[in-house]
Amino acid sequence: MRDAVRGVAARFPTAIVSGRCRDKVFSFVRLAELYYAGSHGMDIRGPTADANHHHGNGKAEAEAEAVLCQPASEFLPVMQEVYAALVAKVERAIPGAKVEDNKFCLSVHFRCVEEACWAALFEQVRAVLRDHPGLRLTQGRKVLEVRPMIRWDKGKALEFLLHALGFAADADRDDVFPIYVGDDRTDEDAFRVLRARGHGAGILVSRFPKDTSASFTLRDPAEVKEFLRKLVGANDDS
Ligand SMILES: O=P(O)(O)OC[C@H]1O[C@H](O[C@H]2O[C@H](CO)[C@@H](O)[C@H](O)[C@H]2O)[C@H](O)[C@@H](O)[C@@H]1O
Repeated sequence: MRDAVRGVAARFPTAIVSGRCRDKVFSFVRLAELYYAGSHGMDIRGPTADANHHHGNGKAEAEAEAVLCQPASEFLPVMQEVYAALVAKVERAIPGAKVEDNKFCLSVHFRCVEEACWAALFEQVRAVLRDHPGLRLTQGRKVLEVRPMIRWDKGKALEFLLHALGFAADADRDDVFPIYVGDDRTDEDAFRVLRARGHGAGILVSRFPKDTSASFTLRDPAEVKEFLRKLVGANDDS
């Protein structure tokens, strides 16, 4: 998959948009030429040259220069405080619970928690959040997510990236065709952006029929890889 993504990025501006924190996503993908939007799009970074060879600047400066958008930066101290509280009151108290620090959002995983304890876990998380009215709770697949209460999601991140790249909807050009591939409920915000734009394609990755705003589906990562390879091949032939 990494080679397929690298091939696409060599021809088209390419971004990875994820709920996980940006550094973690980068450690999985390790392609400096990509855009990365971590924390559900609340932490966007552009491509970087090899930070170790950055002219005159250190790695930290190169990294800071590459950051394009952090709309929830003021929430960082509160997210760290809530992370510590969730580890103490949920992860350490409920067997199987796992709290993941995704920088501008937090994930409370309950996949490995006995179903009989789910209600107690939800209540503990809600109790922690009662002291923090600036945060909201959403639910994913066997995971609760704590997020800043700002109007920002993967769809906003997609709009930001399109604008930053000069591909905004009002730009008078017909040589741009945004494609967004995703398998998570939170990817629906980005699919909706492409639908509203009336141009581009949202692609849901799922083996099963689902209610979605995507225009197409692929069944699994193997089909995504094949699609990315064909995308590059089609471009080579033109
Ligand atoms: O935005 P994505 O890149 O699709 O990330 C969504 C969430 O991915 C991770 O959770 C998922 O994988 C877990 C196993 O590693 C699984 O237990 C969970 O049900 C999945 O949703 C990640 O841990 C979350 O922080 C992301 O929000």
